Amino acid sequence: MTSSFIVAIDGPAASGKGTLARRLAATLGFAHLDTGALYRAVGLTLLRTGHAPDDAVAATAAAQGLDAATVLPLMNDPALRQDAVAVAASKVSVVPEVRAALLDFQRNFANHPPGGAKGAVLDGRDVGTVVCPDAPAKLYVTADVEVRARRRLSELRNTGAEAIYEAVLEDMKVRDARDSQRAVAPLKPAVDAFLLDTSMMDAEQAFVAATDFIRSRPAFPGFL
Ligand SMILES: Nc1ncnc2c1ncn2[C@@H]1O[C@H](COP(=O)(O)OP(=O)(O)OP(=O)(O)O)[C@@H](O)[C@H]1O
Ligand SMILES: Nc1ccn([C@@H]2O[C@H](COP(=O)(O)O)[C@@H](O)[C@H]2O)c(=O)n1
Repeated sequence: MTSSFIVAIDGPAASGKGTLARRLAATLGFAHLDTGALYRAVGLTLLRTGHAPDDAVAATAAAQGLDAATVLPLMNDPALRQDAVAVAASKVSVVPEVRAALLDFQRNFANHPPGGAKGAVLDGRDVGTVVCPDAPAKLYVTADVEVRARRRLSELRNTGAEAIYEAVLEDMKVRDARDSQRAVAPLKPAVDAFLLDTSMMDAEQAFVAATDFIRSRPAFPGFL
């Protein structure tokens, strides 16, 4: 059976979309897919096999080689969260063949959520615009780039990594530009997305605003 209970969440790095997506999925009893992890898995595969992240041929082969059996163990690999892997992910994600190779996996997850879940929450950059354009609830989560850089800085420092604010900010600006200026499936809000600017919100306030929006959608009767 195909599920139509899909929540699509997009937005730039460290806007809080993953935090929100995980909590919404837990609250709704839906499955959650962090689509960025798929691009990170491709980037990590290239780094581990000694390929440059902008090697489009190797990136395409790595993306085409990913399936549920290879992706799931990688999803729990702490290396996936490294900044070098985020940069590699953003480089492989400009390759149209890489995006095409990952599309079926994402759509299949959304339409047939695993574990008997009634619906799915997916977060990424193009979920509401390309992966699930018919999703009945779309959110675009954003925040000022300086706010996002401070969030990422504390996240990195909490893991014991040494990080400098100016470098994190610069990396974030470069990644934002690459993600929003690429030719295929650029980062942008879907025309029918609910815009959620979390610059002045904590995670709790963002969750309340998101649940208010989802509750207002006729396609989600009685879920919240
Ligand atoms: N509304 C918020 N206010 C303050 N901090 C937040 C908020 N939402 C999330 N955070 C924190 O900011 C950091 C980044 O959040 P999160 O990982 O959810 O962002 P993201 O958009 O999924 O990033 P990425 O695309 O890079 O994976 C985390 O440390 C998280 O705890
Ligand atoms: N739907 C998506 C999701 C991610 N990307 C690319 O992957 C990079 C890493 O994503 P995170 O969410 O883990 O930060 C991101 O910068 C994008 O380049 C994508 O293209 N589409």
